[in-house]
Amino acid sequence: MQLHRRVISSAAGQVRAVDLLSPAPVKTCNFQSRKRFEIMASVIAPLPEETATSPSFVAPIAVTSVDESQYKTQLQEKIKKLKELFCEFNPPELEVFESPPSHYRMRAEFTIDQRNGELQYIMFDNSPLPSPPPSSSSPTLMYPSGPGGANEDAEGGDAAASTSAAATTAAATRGVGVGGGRPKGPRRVVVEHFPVASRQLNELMEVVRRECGQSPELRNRLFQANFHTTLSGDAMVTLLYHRKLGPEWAAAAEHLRDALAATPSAAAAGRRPHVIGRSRKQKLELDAGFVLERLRVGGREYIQKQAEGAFSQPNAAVCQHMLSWALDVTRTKPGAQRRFGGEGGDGNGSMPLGAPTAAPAAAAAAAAALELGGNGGGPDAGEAETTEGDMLELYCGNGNFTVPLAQNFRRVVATEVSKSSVEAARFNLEANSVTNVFLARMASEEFAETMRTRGSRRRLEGLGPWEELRLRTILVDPPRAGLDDFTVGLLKEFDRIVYISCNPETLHANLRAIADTHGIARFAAFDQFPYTHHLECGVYLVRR
Ligand SMILES: C[S@@+](CC[C@H](N)C(=O)[O-])C[C@H]1O[C@@H](n2cnc3c(N)ncnc32)[C@H](O)[C@@H]1O
Repeated sequence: MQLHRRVISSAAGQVRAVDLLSPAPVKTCNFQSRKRFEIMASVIAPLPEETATSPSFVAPIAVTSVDESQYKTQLQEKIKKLKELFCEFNPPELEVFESPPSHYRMRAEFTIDQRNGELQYIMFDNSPLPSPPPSSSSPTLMYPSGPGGANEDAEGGDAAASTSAAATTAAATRGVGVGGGRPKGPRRVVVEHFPVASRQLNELMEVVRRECGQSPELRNRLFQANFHTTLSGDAMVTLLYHRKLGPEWAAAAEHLRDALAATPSAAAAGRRPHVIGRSRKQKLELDAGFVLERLRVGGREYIQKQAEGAFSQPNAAVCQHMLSWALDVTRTKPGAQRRFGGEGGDGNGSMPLGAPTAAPAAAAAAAAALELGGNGGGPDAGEAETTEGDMLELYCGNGNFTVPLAQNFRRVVATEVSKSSVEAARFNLEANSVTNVFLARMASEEFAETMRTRGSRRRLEGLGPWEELRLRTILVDPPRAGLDDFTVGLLKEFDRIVYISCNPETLHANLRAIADTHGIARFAAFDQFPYTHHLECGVYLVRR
């Protein structure tokens, strides 16, 4: 299921699938299995009706080349559209954060094609409009059906999901769908080089193609290759097979690791990329199932574990901008950024912070692995003008926002549904010496309902009484489907809202529901997905 492409909503036992590129419902069916219905309804929020009437943000921008000189032009188009869409909220000046014009994606996933004897990387282009036929010498840019490629599907934690539509790709294009009319179904694109991806990712692609091509053990029934790189130089490659993997495969993969370690980026970083083999009900890790990223936010470096198959922000450079922006908007004392009146009042309870932990083992190990120095002592809240009270964060993933923002709050309560992301978040809190976060593995809908009723759950043990929390700020960073009605209702209970969104349409619809109580105080666009029509947004709202 491509969650970034389809939104499924539930009503009276029905499940409605909606193509985000065409807001009309495309499929409605009754699910016999209540269990399946509940799972779908719990992980996917409804598409608000307003989307169909909003100015379209889904028409692709007419950029068909990766010519870097086009970058600013296409970004301006997106910015223009974004401003039009949000003008009804009378937002302040838009803060725009650009991407590097090439080599910005840290991860990519390819189907492997071996039909012609040689190993080829394939992506599938589901773009709504055909790109002009490329000449063999001029690489073209495909409109992706989603901003992140298959890894966005991994929000549900299924790394072995089949490769989704092509992400932004500058590919030498051959085969089905090139030239002439557009055939039905996704267009198959052979990817020789991938200049939107990091340089290290391109180096790894080259070696995997060569080594797997030469090794029957690595090649046999290989159907997909996923690459994940970082700014730190740490990297991992996941090879997916239609067969059981044994010790022979592990030996061949060790040889592959040697070759990957000899690539320029890995050698310069002194790091040996990890190789992971996956097949049905099987996962072999050489020697880890994650990478350690190093992000610079607000003048400080943070370590971030990114687990294989779990969500991580694809554009690391832009991610750093997003985090610095969110750190900034939540740093200021209440009122300083308020354009609207109505201070919500101070909380009068108190929740004692947990005792500071001594330098934890994970932190020491991670810092040593990345040769970090000088900032292992944890955030110094005394230096910042901190926002009073506590923050609730929904959809926290691996703690990407949680870790740097915790310094701005007395306490943070964070929830996330994916098991591997929660595990990574726990690691990241410890590795960065953050001790004032309560983290629960829960669906946001379940948390919202529990909070509304001031109820209890086993997974909330240790949180303490609701009355003792001073939750004044909420940060949400939902999937493309946006927030469900229940969570939108929850937003209204907060004085300050930070809403990070990779889908301006659903963000816009959700904001309409709270526009009477909250106004936009800061508004930002982060160009995570250059050369596509997708745009990441950040909105900081305060109570009127
Ligand atoms: C766009 S990602 C953001 C993650 C994180 N904030 C970051 O910056 O990396 C959305 C996250 O929401 C999680 N998620 C999806 N549906 C959820 C739900 N119903 N309840 C809680 N988390 C959910 C996904 O696993 C994913 O980690």
